[in-house]
Amino acid sequence: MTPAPFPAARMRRLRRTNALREMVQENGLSTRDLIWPVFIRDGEGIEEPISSLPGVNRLSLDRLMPAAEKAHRLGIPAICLFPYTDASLRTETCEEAWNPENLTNRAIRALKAEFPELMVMTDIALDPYNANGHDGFVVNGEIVNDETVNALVKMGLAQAEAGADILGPSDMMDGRIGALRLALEEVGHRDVAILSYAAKFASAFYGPFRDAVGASGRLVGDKATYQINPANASEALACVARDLSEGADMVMVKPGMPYLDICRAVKDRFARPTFAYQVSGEYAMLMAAAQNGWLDGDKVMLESMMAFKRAGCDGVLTYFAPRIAAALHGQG
Ligand SMILES: NCc1[nH]cc(CCC(=O)O)c1CC(=O)O
Repeated sequence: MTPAPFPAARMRRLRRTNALREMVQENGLSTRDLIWPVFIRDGEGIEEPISSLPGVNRLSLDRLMPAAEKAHRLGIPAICLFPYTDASLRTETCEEAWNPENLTNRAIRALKAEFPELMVMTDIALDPYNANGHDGFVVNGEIVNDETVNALVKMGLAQAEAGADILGPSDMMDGRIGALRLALEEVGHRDVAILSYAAKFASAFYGPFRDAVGASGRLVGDKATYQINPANASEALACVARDLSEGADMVMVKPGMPYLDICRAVKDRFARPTFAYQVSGEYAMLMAAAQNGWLDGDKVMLESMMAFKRAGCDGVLTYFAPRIAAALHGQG
């Protein structure tokens, strides 16, 4: 549909007042769109800043609880846990990943006991527990697929057992969604949802996250043999199709802002719940510019969220979640 020629059509007529602009606004933003990723660590009374993620702290479990309560009260429906693991718990065999008493599993239980309505999401990958920082086992320099999938299933089952509502496999091994779904059915966890990191690219935007979980400097090589080449869109769509066919309930595109074309394509093609992860490097980029006075932090934060909505996303994992929720409640 082409608009009438000028002056019959004047696009500015509907931009004249705020009320008119709101009447014709195509997309909206709500706290319901947010998933808050949180870094947790052992100890007590700890809120440890992460220098490459200004405003984000690693929280001990006693500090996680009030933070989660506040997020919940602001209307954020879900929180996603990422553990910072001490060097002593990182091994080549990664047993800590499926220890029922590991930090993540203790956090899940504590959160579900206090705030049953707050959805708890987890990350499934071996990198927080791996001595070499990879998401899978490394054997003779190779990241081995099938052995890793077996370990990831154990890890996911332990999280489901602890009460996780949503499992988030972020490892990009082949066959992990099907294996996890089957195992969950077998043990009776029929209603645990899987939000697959389906279109996850081998991105340099994950840098600050690796600082946050203590993986920087540890990673030998890169993740290019399992994460998607940033040049490829068709391959990302094939990964999404595959994960949905194996039993993923929701899918994610990651990173977010540089990959909005993928978000749109995924939503159009599959019409399933589609999430984007505005990753650590995206957050760091906006925060750094805002701290320098080069950008208006609140405005670019909200504009970036609207861009995700416009691209078809049903929700966004973002470190800005509590700040966005506060802004939407007029407390920004
Ligand atoms: N499997 C680990 C994982 N889960 C989420 C992120 C990145 C999140 C971010 O950068 O905010 C990563 C890092 C990676 O793949 O190296």
